[in-house]
Amino acid sequence: MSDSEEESQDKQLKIVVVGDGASGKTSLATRFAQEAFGKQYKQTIGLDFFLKRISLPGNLNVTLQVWDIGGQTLGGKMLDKYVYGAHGVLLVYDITNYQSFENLEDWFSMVKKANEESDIQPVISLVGNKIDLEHMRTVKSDKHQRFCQENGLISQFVSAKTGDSVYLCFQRLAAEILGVKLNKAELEQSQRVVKADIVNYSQDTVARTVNPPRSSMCVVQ
Ligand SMILES: Nc1nc2c(ncn2[C@@H]2O[C@H](COP(=O)(O)OP(=O)(O)OP(=O)(O)O)[C@@H](O)[C@H]2O)c(=O)[nH]1
Repeated sequence: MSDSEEESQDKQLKIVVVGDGASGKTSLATRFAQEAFGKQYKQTIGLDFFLKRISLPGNLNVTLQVWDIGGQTLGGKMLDKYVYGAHGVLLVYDITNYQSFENLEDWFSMVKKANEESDIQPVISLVGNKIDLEHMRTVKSDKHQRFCQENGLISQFVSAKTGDSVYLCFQRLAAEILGVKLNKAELEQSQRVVKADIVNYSQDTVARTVNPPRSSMCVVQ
């Protein structure tokens, strides 16, 4: 088979990422497409695009066209057009910001309305981001689960910062859109190990001597 024939078999899926400003949409898309993370917040004006090719079971290669939509666009004129015709939608909120979860109702309604006239109805996933900040969580996990059950959404928790479950999040969405089943091994393989930040012990010596940690755990990849 020639290269062009092989390429032409690649499916392209339009994946739209929406949710409140600063919930971590750009970070999620950048972590997925470029394996990078920036701590600095830079507001997305309008939208950004990312392309990434992934593999699904059965030697199926899919190119995901990720549309990262600025959180400030809710209520804007162009939003319907950005979301129209999406195969998949990630509804992102920040687990440490309750308002970002509450506002998902509006984002969800907008997604449904924008696709009323479309031939394809998107598969939608609820994504609780920033799970590296579990100690600051303000949105209980059962609230998240209830929202998923009531609206037939895929449920995912991720950290764009550590990369935890980010690949899986996109892979599960693509698999669901294409009706491909991921087996347990594939699911586990995609669930990336959380990388811990490096602690600068030289500056931390006094605190550690006064109050030494009772236990510690480190994962090496
Ligand atoms: N701790 C932590 N911080 C995160 C995570 N994801 C994003 N952030 C931070 O949250 C801030 C906002 O992230 P963005 O990705 O710019 O948020 P956004 O949803 O794209 O924002 P808009 O462009 O306004 O729509 C940045 O300072 C990120 O570094 C995460 O998983 N954990």
